[in-house]
Amino acid sequence: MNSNPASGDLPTADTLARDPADACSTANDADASAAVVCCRHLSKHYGSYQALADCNLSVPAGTVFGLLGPNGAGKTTLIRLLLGYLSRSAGTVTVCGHDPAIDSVAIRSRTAYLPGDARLPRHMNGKTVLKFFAEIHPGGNLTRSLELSERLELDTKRRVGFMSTGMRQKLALATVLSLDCDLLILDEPTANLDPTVRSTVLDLVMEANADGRTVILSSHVLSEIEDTCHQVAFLKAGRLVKELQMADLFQLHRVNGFVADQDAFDGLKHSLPASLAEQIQVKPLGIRDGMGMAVQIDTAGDLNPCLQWLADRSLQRVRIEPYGLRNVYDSVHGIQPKSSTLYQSQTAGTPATQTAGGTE
Ligand SMILES: Nc1ncnc2c1ncn2[C@@H]1O[C@H](COP(=O)(O)OP(=O)(O)OP(=O)(O)O)[C@@H](O)[C@H]1O
Repeated sequence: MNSNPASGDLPTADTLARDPADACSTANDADASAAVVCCRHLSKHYGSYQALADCNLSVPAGTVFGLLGPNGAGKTTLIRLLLGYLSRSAGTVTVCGHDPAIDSVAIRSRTAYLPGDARLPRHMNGKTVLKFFAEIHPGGNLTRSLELSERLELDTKRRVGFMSTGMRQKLALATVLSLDCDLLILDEPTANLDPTVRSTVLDLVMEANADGRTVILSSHVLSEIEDTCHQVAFLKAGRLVKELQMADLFQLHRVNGFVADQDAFDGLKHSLPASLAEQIQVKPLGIRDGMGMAVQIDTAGDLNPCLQWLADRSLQRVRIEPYGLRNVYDSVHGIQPKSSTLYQSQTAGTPATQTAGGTE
């Protein structure tokens, strides 16, 4: 099992997160055969620059699979390798049972791909674009793409050249989401869209998944990944550093509160029963005010026994919230939580001192 590369902050999220190196490791088992995408040691370098290194990834059929990573992490490179738009430098990959280096046409006929920089013919109007793509893709369906345009409130009579950036994105989405396919690959599908349309697009993604399509969704918007995906992979500087099941993420919680002093903190820590030691992590935040010191408690798994333990503790001003994808993302990237924000939301104006090294 891979340890969290960036932080020990998560209680047992590491035990919940699968080691990327395990992906497709048993090519003959049922899970692996159900994978729509399977990469083993997949690598890509551009000249001497390593854009993707030793990527082991399995996307199970029927899932919405999120790809997360900062700019330049390698998400688009990975997607283009899957579709055969780029040739790999090392490793193996299959998509819908085909190797993109051998049969990318078979893959593309079963896949709908929205690139992050979708370019459409500027001289055509919207409807002509929809018709064009409906005719060239084996899963094309003009009626469906016109319906989708309506749901996205797009005027298909307008010429692409006269459309706004968001309108062109809607047109690309209506094209891609209408295709009858096994695998939908969406690279930042909600970029340039207003909040209402974003929400419609996420609904359409979930509808496509409910219709049986596997979806790979690359996005920088953590809430979108959290709301739509079953599983998420974190890419960092060309490496797949973590995978997480959303069902497991939703079992992670963070409790913030205050204890009177260091003795009370020590008492709190020592009162943790062995049965919860794997499930709960207690740490001081290094913040004090006139009434005590701030404590952070991360829990994994069933919250009920944790709450029972907490109920008998002398924790004050308690706040419980879902751990959330933001915290996982920050821990993967070694970003410290903003203690001042935590503190302000807890104490509403009481003066505090924060120390660099922990409790003092
Ligand atoms: N054709 C290319 N030649 C050289 N380097 C490239 C090329 N394409 C991408 N790169 C580099 O590879 C790295 C990964 O790029 P990629 O586009 O895959 O990142 P990304 O995760 O999709 O980023 P973003 O979120 O900004 O879209 C970047 O450092 C990028 O500059």
